[in-house]
Amino acid sequence: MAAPMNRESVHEPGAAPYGNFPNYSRFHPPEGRVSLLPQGLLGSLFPAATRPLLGLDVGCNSGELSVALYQHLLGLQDGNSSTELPGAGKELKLLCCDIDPELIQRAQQSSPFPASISFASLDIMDSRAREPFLSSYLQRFGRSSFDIGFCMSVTMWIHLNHGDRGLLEFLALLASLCTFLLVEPQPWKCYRAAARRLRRLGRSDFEHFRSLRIKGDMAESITRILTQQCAMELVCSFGSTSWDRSLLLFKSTSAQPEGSP
Ligand SMILES: C[S@@+](CC[C@H](N)C(=O)[O-])C[C@H]1O[C@@H](n2cnc3c(N)ncnc32)[C@H](O)[C@@H]1O
Repeated sequence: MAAPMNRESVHEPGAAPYGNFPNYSRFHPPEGRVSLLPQGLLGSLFPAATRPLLGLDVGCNSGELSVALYQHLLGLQDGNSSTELPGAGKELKLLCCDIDPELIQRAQQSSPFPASISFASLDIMDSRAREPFLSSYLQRFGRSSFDIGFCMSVTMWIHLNHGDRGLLEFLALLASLCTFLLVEPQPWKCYRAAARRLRRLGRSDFEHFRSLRIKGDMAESITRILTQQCAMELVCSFGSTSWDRSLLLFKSTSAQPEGSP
């Protein structure tokens, strides 16, 4: 599925208008995030649900964090982490998407778990592309929603490129698609740094940067939106990464887990 984007801007060094940095995981290593998540998390969130559980990773970049999450959640240790274990695919399937087709191609080429983790190029904000794509994936499992969604360091890029309305729409979408949702929001200082980076490249500001009214404590704002407008509750905050981002786990207050007996 082709993602509409300006290839020229992406190839300019330093310019990554969607946060589509080619080596993102080198700067923010997956271990800094996954190590905050308790071992056995899936078992405690879904004690009785039918397997496989379905996960959706939005804005997966070149897939390093998706693979690390998969390994961590399934307790795959270093010794067996690079092989596809027959039981693992029955436990969890991950659908990972990103707006940048080149990052997705890299993710596909290097994935150690091709039978369990699918990578696809998709602009999650493009409803015409998104809806048939997500429903056809879910239908393969006879499902209408995901058990768990991951939205890791993505909210700022949606917010900068689609404004307050886009952020609200995005969070409502994730809340409607996922029973649990793990969010790593970027703090406001990252917005300023992203805008500065663009200016240094002599480019005009993000279209929406100056008109954003949702600003300040972004973890608090995102929690407020999800809990007050999107029928979710905050289950847990897993603390902050060394680069000052919190990992927040939400649960839908309306969805009935589909896999439960
Ligand atoms: C900063 S990276 C985070 C990567 C990964 N989630 C992590 O935390 O390591 C943000 C990613 O979101 C993707 N992204 C931004 N807007 C998107 C959209 N509308 N649809 C899908 N992906 C998007 C970017 O291409 C980029 O790879």
